[in-house]
Amino acid sequence: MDSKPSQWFRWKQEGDTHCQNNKFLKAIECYDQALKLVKTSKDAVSLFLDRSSARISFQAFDAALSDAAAALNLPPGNKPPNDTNERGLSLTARALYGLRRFQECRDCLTKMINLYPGNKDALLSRCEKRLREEKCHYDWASMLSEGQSPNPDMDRTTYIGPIEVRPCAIKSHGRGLFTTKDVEAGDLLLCEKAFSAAFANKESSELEGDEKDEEALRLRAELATKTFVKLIRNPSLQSGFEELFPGPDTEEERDERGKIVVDDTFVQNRITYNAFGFPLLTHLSHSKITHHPSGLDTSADSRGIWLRASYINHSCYPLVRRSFIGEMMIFRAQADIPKDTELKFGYISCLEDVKTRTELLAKYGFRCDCRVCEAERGTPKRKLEKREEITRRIITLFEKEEPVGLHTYLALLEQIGDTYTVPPTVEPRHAVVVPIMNIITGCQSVALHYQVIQLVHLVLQNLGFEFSITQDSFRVHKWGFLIDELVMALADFCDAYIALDEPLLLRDAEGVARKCYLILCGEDVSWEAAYGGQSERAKERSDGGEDVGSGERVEDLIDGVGGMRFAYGK
Ligand SMILES: C[S@@+](CC[C@H](N)C(=O)[O-])C[C@H]1O[C@@H](n2cnc3c(N)ncnc32)[C@H](O)[C@@H]1O
Repeated sequence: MDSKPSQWFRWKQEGDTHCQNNKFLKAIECYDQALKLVKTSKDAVSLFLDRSSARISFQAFDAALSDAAAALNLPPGNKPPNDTNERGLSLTARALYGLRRFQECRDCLTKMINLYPGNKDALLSRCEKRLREEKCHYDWASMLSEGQSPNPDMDRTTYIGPIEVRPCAIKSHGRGLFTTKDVEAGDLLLCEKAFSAAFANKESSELEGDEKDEEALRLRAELATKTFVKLIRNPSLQSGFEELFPGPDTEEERDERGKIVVDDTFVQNRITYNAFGFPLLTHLSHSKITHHPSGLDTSADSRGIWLRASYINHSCYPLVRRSFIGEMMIFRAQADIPKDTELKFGYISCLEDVKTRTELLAKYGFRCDCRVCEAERGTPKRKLEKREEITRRIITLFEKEEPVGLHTYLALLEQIGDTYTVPPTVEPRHAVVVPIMNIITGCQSVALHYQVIQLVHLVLQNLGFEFSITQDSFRVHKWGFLIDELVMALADFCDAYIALDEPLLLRDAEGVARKCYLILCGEDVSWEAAYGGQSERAKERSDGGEDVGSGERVEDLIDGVGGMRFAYGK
């Protein structure tokens, strides 16, 4: 009798060894060979399952699913019948999980656990969590800690809120995202896991000269490679990716059946028009923007592709704010938005001037025609020059050693306001808001609480907010343009109410500040860490410092501006 192992079994053993060494592609090739030689259906079942397992580790979930199905469907040469094969069901569930088909995954696991009650598969609890996330139940705190690791392929899934893709009213805008019901400022509209992402190794502020370009190139190449590999390994995911905007007048190669060929050009076309740069944690970027003296966001620019978020078009007056926790992109409403409204957000920084914005948007192949661009383009040159000149005068005052009267600043701010041709509800008046932020710091440092409150009103008005304030309530009726620095100004607003012992106004002001933070950062579980201590500091300051009320001081002098919050000449 021949005692040598049969040929197919040698291939299987070699495949198993490769699996143990994490060489999954080699393992799959060995199992391919073994399957060509195998004689009995019992051995074929076991080989299909081995190959399915290797394919799951190789992230080729479509093929892993087919292998598990093949094993489960083979005529029973063993007991129990194959379609109840425990390992086959477990691998099917894993492949479905990899394809993010969580409902089917749960059904499969439930079947397996009913058949094999001793099997306490931990995947079921993960699957239940993903199904809850699909219904908008996220554990934000644990997501934040998961998002902190430098390369977070997060075990999370997408929630799609009351939004859908529709053709835009203006044909050249293509498709866009629209609300399917009325939503309120702060509502979660989308929390999407990246289709693929490439993570920056270092913060861009740590890179010098050529290093920045090299890192940008590396990220682009890595994103393209990861996307390509994912598509090749999982053809069932191709259609969702293929539907993304391919760029204007793009012709792509098709095979004899008319299907687009998945090659480098196909992937690059989609990436060019649909990939976004992102920071790992928006709440950290927020804290850098508000506390960094240059006012610049120094966060790293990782890059990724999100299939649903990619349908959103651009506006320089966004209705939606986008934030990130690791690779999860979060869209929250920045205003109360009626049903059937097209949602837009800023592809680029909306704080740049219209010339810079137009240049930056040109690479997406369109010229923005939003109300802010139209208003800025329609502003006469002499008004823009006047705006710049007054801004320079204010900066000179900020740099003066001796104190400056608040009324001097207010008069100059009014003059800047006069250079705008439309109300702030149409075009936010950033040139007015920027200096006020610095003046608020100055007022706060000399305990001018009423003045802080009035300056925050001015900020809100110039950002286009509509609000009412009475003795015991502060209400926002219409949300304006949100900037990170506004949260800080609102925190100062709260401090002023603490100092003036106005608990009702404080409660409302805190509510608005926290909602702004939620919209900008995507979550508010990090609010306490970011701003929680502020109130105690304010209390200490007001207990220890002089308390100057309105009209108690003839000249509201500000000793410098106590450190600038907003950078000029970005
Ligand atoms: C990420 S895609 C957005 C979805 C795209 N509209 C579609 O039909 O798939 C980006 C492309 O949308 C178009 N787009 C986005 N915002 C636009 C705007 N404000 N005006 C005109 N076209 C815009 C441009 O062609 C841009 O390259």
